[in-house]
Order: sequence, then C-alpha cells, then structure tokens
Amino acid sequence: MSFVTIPLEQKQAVLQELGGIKEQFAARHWFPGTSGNLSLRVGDYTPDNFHFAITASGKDKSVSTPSDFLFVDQEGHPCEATGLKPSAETLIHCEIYRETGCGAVFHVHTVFNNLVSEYFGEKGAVPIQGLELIKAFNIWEENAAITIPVLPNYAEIPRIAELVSGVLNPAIPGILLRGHGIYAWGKNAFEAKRHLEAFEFIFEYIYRDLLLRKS
Ligand SMILES: CSCCC(=O)C(=O)COP(=O)(O)O
Ligand SMILES: [Zn+2]
Repeated sequence: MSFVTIPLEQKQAVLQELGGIKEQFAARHWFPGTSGNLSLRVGDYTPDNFHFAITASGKDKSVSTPSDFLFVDQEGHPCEATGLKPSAETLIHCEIYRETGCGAVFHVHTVFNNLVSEYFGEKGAVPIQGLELIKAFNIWEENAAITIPVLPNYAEIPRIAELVSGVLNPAIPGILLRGHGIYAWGKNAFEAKRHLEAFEFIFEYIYRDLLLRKS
C-alpha cells in the first residue's frame, strides 16, 4: 500500500461536494438501513493510477460526521492514514473508474430499482424505449431504445466486480445488481446525479407501467 498526498484544497472541495450530494440523496430516503455508497475522483487519471473519496462502510448515510469519507487508490486501498474502512463495495467503484475514466460513481438501493432488477434479472438487461428521460444519458435519437445491464448479486464483491467490464456499455452510464441496487456514474458529480435521477425515474415508470398493463 502506498500513501499519496492529495492537496488539501482538492480534498476539501471533493469532500464538500460529496457531502452535499449525500445530504440530498438522504433527503430522498435513498440510503435505507445504511445502504448505498458514493465516490468522487480526485486529481489526475490513468487506468492504473487514480484516487477517489468514498463513503466509509456501514455508516448511517443520513447523518453528516467528520468520518463519512476516506480517500482510496485504484485498488480500493486507503491512500492516507485512517482508521476508517472503505465501503464494502469499493471494488465495484474501482472497476467502473478503470473501465470508463469517469469522475463520480453513485450507488443507491431503492424499492423501484430492486423490483425492476429482479423482474428482468433472468434476462440480464432492462429494455427501455421512447422515454424522454433517455435524453439525460445524452441519447437524442427519436424513440431511442436502450438496455440497462443487470448483474447477479453475488455475496463476494470481487466476483461482481470482475463481471463489470463484460456488461458495461459506454453509452449507458449504469449497471443494476439484481435485488440490490444501481450503480450510476458520470464525468463529474453533476452528471452522475443526473444519470441516477433519470434511472430512478425510468424504474418507477417501468414498475407503474407493468402494473397498469396487468389491471
Ligand atoms: C445494509 S446494506 C448492505 C451493503 C450494501 O449493499 C451497501 O450498499 C452499503 O455498504 P457499505 O459498506 O458501502 O456501507
Ligand atoms: Zn449496495
């Protein structure tokens, strides 16, 4: 494990932005039962050398404390002296950064993303067509059809992380874990938040659409 010195101003900016996002998502009840994790990259990026701030594992993400986040390297190891433990799902964040070069990765558990991931779990992908919110992914084609990958929710996170590169579609900034939640990312926190909000809108739409069609 090698420690790096991240300039104080960079650290403060990242922690402030990530803390603000955490508060907004908590207000939407997007972190039930300590679930969910958020990360924001800091400094330069190459696929084999990057650093990011990530939520500490097992915390109540609806409260703000000085020990909410820590900084880790591209392997998910703390890159500064700390007593905090990174999110249990840090390796999935590492894999998404490595594959996409993105700037932020947000993971939340919601009833809608869980229901939809389970409904389409066997198929391995959620199909969507013609919704306006697809434009939030920068896809502007009329009546666009997209699919969101769904990965199995193995107990061992490295087993999930190693599947990410095989299903990741660079045009679709999200992956569902079956019966677990969504990972959404973007080039920065603003974009990752826009993507996550669009995914959540779409999942609620799919759920309600399926109900309507049944009745
Ligand atoms: C109680 S939720 C189970 C773990 C999980 O899926 C999650 O998102 C939170 O884990 P973390 O280690 O990031 O707190
Ligand atoms: Zn989770």
